[in-house]
Amino acid sequence: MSSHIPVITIDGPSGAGKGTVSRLLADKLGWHLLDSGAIYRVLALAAIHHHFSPDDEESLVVLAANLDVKFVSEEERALTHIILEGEDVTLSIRTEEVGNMASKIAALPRVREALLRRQRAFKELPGLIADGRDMGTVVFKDADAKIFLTASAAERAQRRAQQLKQKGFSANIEQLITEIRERDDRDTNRSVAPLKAADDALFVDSTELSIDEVVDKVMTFAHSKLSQASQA
Ligand SMILES: Nc1ncnc2c1ncn2[C@@H]1O[C@H](COP(=O)(O)OP(=O)(O)OP(=O)(O)O)[C@@H](O)[C@H]1O
Ligand SMILES: Nc1ccn([C@@H]2O[C@H](COP(=O)(O)O)[C@@H](O)[C@H]2O)c(=O)n1
Repeated sequence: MSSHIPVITIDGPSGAGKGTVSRLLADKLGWHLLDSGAIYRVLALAAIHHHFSPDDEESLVVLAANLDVKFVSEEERALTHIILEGEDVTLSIRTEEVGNMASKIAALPRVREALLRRQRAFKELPGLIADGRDMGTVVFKDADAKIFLTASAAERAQRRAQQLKQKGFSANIEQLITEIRERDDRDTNRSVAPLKAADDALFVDSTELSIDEVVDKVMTFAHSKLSQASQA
């Protein structure tokens, strides 16, 4: 008999807090975590290393299918190291350059197709928290609880600026807002797996909410969905 593996999906635009909230939920529940954006970012970094154009779908599909990437958990610091072709790229995939390249190649249908199996392989007992753009609409359509987490572009830019400052980088708010809007536009208007809320998702606008308030809302919703599923 195969056991049901519960899945909670958190989709939303860049900087909405998906990664932060997903990690806190995964820690609370003791579940696995899929940061699907990291997979697109690793592919983007590999494409940059290989000097591929973001339009070269043929080469990118081959690269995606053979991507030599490992996710290695470091329990003590609640950190997942991302290793591409033997090199630790945990920090280098987080630049705006890599994020923008990721968003361009993520619009290619055959590239997305080539990454599907790799993402679904994260679904393991005791459960999975999956964060991205199409977790609840495409990759885990039958997830037990789906959340769409968003915030205003201005608030997301402020959060990014804060993050950059903490890392010792300077940040220009106007430029960050422009980049966030461009990425939202590309992610929302692409023909395949566009960024949108699943019909059965809980919509959470975190513009005026603290991280703890978002986690509480998501946890309450997920518990009620999981208990409904167990009674069905
Ligand atoms: N509700 C919140 N209030 C204030 N700051 C927040 C909130 N949620 C997240 N943050 C902060 O905003 C920043 C961006 O959050 P996070 O990286 O989790 O976003 P994300 O949606 O995963 O973005 P991306 O899709 O680009 O990876 C982090 O520094 C995080 O601490
Ligand atoms: N399920 C997903 C996840 C990500 N993308 C694309 O990757 C870009 C980077 O993602 P981050 O979450 O790390 O910012 C993002 O802008 C998307 O274009 C995706 O398409 N599907």
